[in-house]
Amino acid sequence: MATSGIIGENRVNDPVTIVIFGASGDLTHRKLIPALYIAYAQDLLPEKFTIVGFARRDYDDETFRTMMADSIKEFSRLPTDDETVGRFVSHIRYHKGDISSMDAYDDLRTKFEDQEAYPENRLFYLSIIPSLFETAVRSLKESGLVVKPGGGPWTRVVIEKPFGRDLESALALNSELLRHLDESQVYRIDHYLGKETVQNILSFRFANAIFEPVFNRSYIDHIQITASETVGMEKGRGGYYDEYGAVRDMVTNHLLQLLCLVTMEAPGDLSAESIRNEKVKVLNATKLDIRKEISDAVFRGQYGGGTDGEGGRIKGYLEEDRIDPESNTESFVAMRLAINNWRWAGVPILLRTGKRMARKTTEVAVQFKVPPLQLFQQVECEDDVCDITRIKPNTLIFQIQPNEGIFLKVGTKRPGMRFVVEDVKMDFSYSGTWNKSLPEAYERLLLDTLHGDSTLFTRSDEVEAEWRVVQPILENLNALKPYTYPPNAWGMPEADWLFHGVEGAWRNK
Ligand SMILES: NC(=O)C1=CN([C@@H]2O[C@H](COP(=O)(O)OP(=O)(O)OC[C@H]3O[C@@H](n4cnc5c(N)ncnc54)[C@H](OP(=O)(O)O)[C@@H]3O)[C@@H](O)[C@H]2O)C=CC1
Ligand SMILES: O=C1O[C@H](COP(=O)(O)O)[C@@H](O)[C@H](O)[C@H]1O
Repeated sequence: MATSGIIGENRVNDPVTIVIFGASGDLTHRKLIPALYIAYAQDLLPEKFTIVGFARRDYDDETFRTMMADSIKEFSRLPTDDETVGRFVSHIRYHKGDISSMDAYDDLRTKFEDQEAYPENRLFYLSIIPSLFETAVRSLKESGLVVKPGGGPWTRVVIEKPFGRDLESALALNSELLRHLDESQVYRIDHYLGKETVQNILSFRFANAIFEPVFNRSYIDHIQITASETVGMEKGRGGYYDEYGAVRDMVTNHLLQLLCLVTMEAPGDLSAESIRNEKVKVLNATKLDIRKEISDAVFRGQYGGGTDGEGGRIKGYLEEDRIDPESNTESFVAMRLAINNWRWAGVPILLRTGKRMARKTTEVAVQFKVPPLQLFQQVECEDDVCDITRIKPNTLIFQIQPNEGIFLKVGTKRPGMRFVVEDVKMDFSYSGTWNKSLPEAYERLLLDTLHGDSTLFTRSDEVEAEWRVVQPILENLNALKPYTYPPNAWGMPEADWLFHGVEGAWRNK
């Protein structure tokens, strides 16, 4: 039984067959296979395991193995050696089939009769477009490839986000999943939860007694959560993205998960259920901070075209491949939320995420209130030009990526005759503390599924609560026409309005 997300580097003991649906796709070759390889190279996979790649393309075992070996060499986070890669890919097979055809499942079941080659514990990883989830799970059940838990060999199913398109479809998807599977068999993956720095939010808050007493409305002015990307529409993604957009692609999963971790109450223990119960409670208390109109609380944007500084042209969102030139889908969104509970009432929570922004960064910035008495003057210097300002508030920054770490901005006396204060950064950075590369999110999450630890996966009621938060946006898209923002910017100035009545502004760094 799973008791803790803190499994670390335990080897998986159960022999297992891992079936990856969508084996010829981008996620499989860039993330899943390299992550499994690293687990293998670190001796964390069981002695007996088989990986089956499932897709429609016409490969045989050998071609597929060669492709996967190439992917490992290209995308592995650690150096590879040919011998280990060769041994690893010898565990891989290819199964050609269409998810919508029962024959594909029947053929797989026939193969699985050879229990020596295909161990009976089974992990099905659905790395496919969301519209195929229900068909895949229903067919797996009907073909007898998954069985409800009951003490014998286990079956687990991993589902990639997005888990639906809105509240209604998320409810329908959950009910379909739970018609065929037990909740304990479903692993809804949100790769942000596999990031070391995201997990560290919980350790930082609840392993240290000094911060928790000030993590509330009495001391905190507001919280800003940013996930900005410099990329536009990556190759082959336009079709998917234009159908989903930034709210569904990033907010209903990654950003709301970050919000949960930084605002939830301490769980009674570290079991998956205790942590997820606390996340659901805080999500249920979270609402858009609408004063009069929804357009007070949400700003959507699309990047326009521009130049890249080297004479090249950057395409605007509406000019990208497989994007409807009249699309109303957002590539940027900023919103203001309120958490209606005792701890956070009145503390604005500001979220923003987008493509083609000025920098790739993901951070959670917790800004404290300004000191009650302005005893000192603050100095702020840039390029040797200094200004005198009001005392700045402290900010605690969880830097998720890049330059992973935790930083606290504090005012300190500037050396010299005058009694003035300047902001300095007290910092902890992973690279300066531990001289090793951080595990990729998928490495951790895949091992957790094999261990049966669902702590870092999203429960059905959590998913539903996430959709409830954004549902008013999805129902009012016409009132929230996207503004155009320039490429390589921090979004559009209109979104600054979200700071009304707040001591501060978006952190543009
Ligand atoms: N790529 C990424 O970085 C991320 C992806 N995700 C999620 O992961 C999932 C997969 O994404 P990604 O790999 O990018 O998608 P791709 O479009 O690259 O791959 C889709 C895969 O599904 C297979 N497929 C499609 N239809 C069928 C069918 N009827 N029967 C059998 N196989 C089928 C395709 O293979 P074939 O055509 O050979 O059948 C292909 O292998 C999605 O849910 C996405 O949202 C989540 C986070 C990041
Ligand atoms: O899930 C997704 O995440 C990526 C960003 O992930 P990160 O780990 O690089 O921050 C995003 O590009 C993509 O659109 C989305 O589907």
